[in-house]
Amino acid sequence: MKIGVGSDHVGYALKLEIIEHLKELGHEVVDFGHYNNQRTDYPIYGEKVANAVVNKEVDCGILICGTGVGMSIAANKVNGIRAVVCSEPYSAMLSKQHNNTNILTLGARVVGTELAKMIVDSWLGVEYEAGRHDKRLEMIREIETKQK
Ligand SMILES: O=C(CO)[C@H](O)[C@H](O)COP(=O)(O)O
Repeated sequence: MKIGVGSDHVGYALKLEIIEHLKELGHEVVDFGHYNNQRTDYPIYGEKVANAVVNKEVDCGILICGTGVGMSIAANKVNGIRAVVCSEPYSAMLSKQHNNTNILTLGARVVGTELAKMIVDSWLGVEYEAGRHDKRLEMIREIETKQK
């Protein structure tokens, strides 16, 4: 898969570990920044990766800030994005199977490197199940179309 990644200053170090892990698994990685640990603002990278996902420049995205919360809020503002913040693998897995999430966000102040890798593996390791979930995703798309 081609995976877009992004972080702010807090998520930078964990992002490097996750990039290495993704490459070891054979994925292609596009890093949308931040490229150092100088203080910056997470919405910049949340928007960049979210746009890359909806424009199909990448297959999916992984975003890392301090808690993963800000990144998920920012990414979810882009129509077509279903971003989930996870701190354990079960929700990551179900978020793909039931909600077809296209961005995973992680909190570098919440999870350690090994747990983060497990969460990533759970998320990437399953497919959307479709079926009864399609109707619900269509309802979410309808909410988006009602927004100005
Ligand atoms: O987790 C985050 C957003 O959800 C940010 O990483 C966090 O708010 C950055 O904080 P600071 O500027 O104090 O390092």
